[in-house]
This record gives sequence, structure tokens and C-alpha cells, in this order.
Amino acid sequence: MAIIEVKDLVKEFVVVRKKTGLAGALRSLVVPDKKIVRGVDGLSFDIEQGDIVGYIGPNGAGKSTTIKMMTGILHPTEGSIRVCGLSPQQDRKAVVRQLGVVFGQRTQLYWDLRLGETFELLKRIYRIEDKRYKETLDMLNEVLRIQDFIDTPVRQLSLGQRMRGDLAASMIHDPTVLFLDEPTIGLDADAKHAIRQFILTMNRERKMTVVLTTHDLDDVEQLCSRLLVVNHGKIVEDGPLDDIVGKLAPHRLLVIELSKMVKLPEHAHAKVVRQDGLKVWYQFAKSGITAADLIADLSGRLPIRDLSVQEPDIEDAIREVYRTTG
Ligand SMILES: Nc1ncnc2c1ncn2[C@@H]1O[C@H](COP(=O)(O)OP(=O)(O)OP(=O)(O)O)[C@@H](O)[C@H]1O
Repeated sequence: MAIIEVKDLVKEFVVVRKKTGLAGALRSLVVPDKKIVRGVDGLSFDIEQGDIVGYIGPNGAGKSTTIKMMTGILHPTEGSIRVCGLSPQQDRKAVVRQLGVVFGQRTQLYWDLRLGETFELLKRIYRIEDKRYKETLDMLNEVLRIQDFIDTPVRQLSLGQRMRGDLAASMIHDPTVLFLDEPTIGLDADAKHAIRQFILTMNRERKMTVVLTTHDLDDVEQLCSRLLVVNHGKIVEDGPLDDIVGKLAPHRLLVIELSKMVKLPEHAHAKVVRQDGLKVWYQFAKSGITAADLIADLSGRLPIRDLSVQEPDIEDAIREVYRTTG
């Protein structure tokens, strides 16, 4: 059985369209011009235990709305959700016990408490045994190095420390599923690295299922085995990371710097897509030829001073999908 089951999920919001001018504003008060917005428009997917799934899409695609429904914060207009076999709406308490939720844009820590006091409080709320609590804290400390700032009041933590604290707090009750909404937003490279290591460790050591929304494609590439791409409230792609990259961005570029100007040879598997003086860009399909074979072919026919292979930019590719399906 999948750990998360989402079927035909729809969420509609009623928004009031404001009319312009004073007369319009007064008219809106008397007869509001209401419009229904579909934030989520018929989503279906399953997530298996132990998966790390990237839930990605452009601004306004419906990612946060889906997460809010999966965590029981919002009620679906239509459709059904099961998390660990339970309904987040009907069995909210039991589902919350199974979930860790972290929003990168806002903290769930108590602003005036020291981080350690917050953990103690959560231990009591969730009635965690001393032994398990200690094991969890030791593991969290190893990965997130929270000991350095465990006695600091939350309001004095840097953004990176605060995010580590938030992640640690979400783990105290040993959840089965972790929802992360933009966990690396605004962080420096070190903090991002620590957070990615933490996610991988929790997944490996505790079989934690992770659903991650992010605009950071490095997060996706380093963490996720599967991607769900959402646009206008609908899933537009669902599959292994490599397949989606292969489908959306099948080409690579071989960038060659020539040592002197020559006539460029044609190649059955590569075409020149750009030239700027002595610099030449050959585009080739990953499925047609390997970079090594292409380099071997061309190096006998061109005076090469330097070269590099550019991987496809998946973000550009996804943007292209959004443009064509939007
Ligand atoms: N409370 C609300 N009232 C009205 N419309 C809403 C509400 N919440 C979300 N929406 C609309 O639903 C759609 C999906 O929004 P959502 O916040 O889920 O997108 P998102 O993919 O999380 O975007 P982002 O990447 O910017 O966080 C948008 O059109 C948004 O304007």
C-alpha cells in the first residue's frame, strides 16, 4: 500500500474581484463579484514509503495548496487523500502524529524559547520516551550540528541555524512522512549542504518518506529519485528524475574552443547551434552519441584548444513545458 494516496483532488477558492474607483468599490461591497479559482485541479498520485519525491512547478501551480491538504490544514473541494491509510481531514490528530512539516518561509519554533526548551516541550507534547528522545537528539546533532546553538533563543538564531532547528523540531516525534516546503530557500551553500545531508540521512536511517517542494534544481538533482511536476493545478510530469530530464532536456552541448579558424565539419549526431569567433557549440542528443565518442570524432578533425560539456538546464526545460501547457 502506498503511504500517500491522492485521488482526483480538487481545491477551489472563492475570490472577490475588486472593481476600480470609488463607485466600483461601493458596488463590490453590496454585490461582490465572486470568482472561483481552481488552485488544484484533479490531481492523482501515489507515493511509496521511503521515496524522496520532488513536487515542483512554477509559482501558483498548486504545490502549497496540495501540501496543506495532505497535512490537513485545508479541506479538499473534491477528491480524496490518504496518508498512512488515514484521512488528514477526518483523522487529523492521528495523521499529525505521523507527519513532520517544515515551511522554509516561516518558523514553527517558539520565538522566545531556547531551541533545547522547544525540543523538550515537543517531547512532552508527543510523549516521547527518554531513550528514544536521546537517540533522536544524538542523531540530529550529528547531522545538523544543533549542539552549537541549542541554548540560544530562537529569535537570535541565523536563518541557517533556524532552519536546522526547524528540521530537528519536526523530527522529535519520529514522523513517518516529512513534508518540506522550500527548505533551502535563502540559505548559503554550507547550510544547504547540511540540510540535504540531513534529508538523505533521515531517509536512509529511518526510512522516512519525503515530499519536497523547491525551486532549487540542485535540491531536486541531489535528493529526489522521482519528480511530480505540477502546473495550473494539474500533474504534467510524473516519473524518475532521469527520465524526466531525458524527456524534457534530451540534448547536451559540447563547447569547443578552436586554436585557429577552420571550416567546421558536419557530424551525423551533432549540429552546430552557435559560433562566436573561435568558440563553437555542438548540440547532440544523449540517446544518439556519448560525449566521449563525439569528442573522439571531432578531435581528429578540429584543432581543439579547450572543450567542455554542458548538461541540460532542467529548469529551462520545465519552464518550456509550462509555457506549452499553460
Ligand atoms: N487562500 C487562497 N485564496 C484564493 N486563492 C488561493 C488561495 N491559496 C492559493 N490560491 C490560489 O491557488 C493557486 C495555487 O496556489 P499555491 O500557493 O498552491 O501555489 P504554489 O505552487 O505553492 O506557488 P509558489 O511556488 O509561489 O509557492 C494560485 O492561483 C493561488 O493564487
